[in-house]
Amino acid sequence: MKIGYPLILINFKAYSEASGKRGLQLAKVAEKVSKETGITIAVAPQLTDLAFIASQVEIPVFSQHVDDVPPGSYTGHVTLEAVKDAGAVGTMVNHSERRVRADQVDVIVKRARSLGLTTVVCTNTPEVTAAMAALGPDMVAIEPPELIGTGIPVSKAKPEVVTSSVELVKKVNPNVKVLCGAGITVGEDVAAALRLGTVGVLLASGVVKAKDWEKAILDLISPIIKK
Ligand SMILES: O=C[C@H](O)COP(=O)(O)O
Repeated sequence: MKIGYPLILINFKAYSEASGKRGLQLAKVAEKVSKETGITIAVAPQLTDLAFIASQVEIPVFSQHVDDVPPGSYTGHVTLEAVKDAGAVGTMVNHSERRVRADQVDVIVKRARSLGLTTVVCTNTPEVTAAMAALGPDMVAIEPPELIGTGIPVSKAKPEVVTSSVELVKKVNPNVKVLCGAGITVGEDVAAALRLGTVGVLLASGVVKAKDWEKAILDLISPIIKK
């Protein structure tokens, strides 16, 4: 499945609002809006729901995390192969709520590429973003941890973190696309993110915790539809 841009990637995290059947309902809402508007909306369900959700929707589904181990004797680990078998198109890795070491990111990015999986490496500063871009993932997602879950959008509160990341990535590896995340909630936040040079956003609470998921997603993408 080809991933289009701008990309809206909704991370379900470990929120109870998006667990099990509720996770499927949210993924279905994302799929409906995506089909009606032509905007690429991807989801990162909880790992326990990955295969179940990926089998039921036709939008890109990402894993929230993978481990750097190959298939084998690794109890409790999540392999890239298992994520691919589950129907995911790719994986996030190194989220600030699920950090892994840089050498592990390196292994994961290389193995994902050989398996045809798309990688989104999360980062916390422009410098770390540049370092991770050097590893050659498909995307990096810059997220200042202090803004995560606050509703204060990185694209408006810390635009310099986003622009510095975009500039550094251009120098280090211009093939790597940049997303930004943390506090992204409304269309204006997405528009600001795109103006700063990103190709999209990674968000969670603004949608997952919204009372009306469809309304929240439609609001998010409203500036892109109008273009
Ligand atoms: O993966 C998503 C990010 O951590 C942002 O979370 P948030 O949208 O709840 O601030």
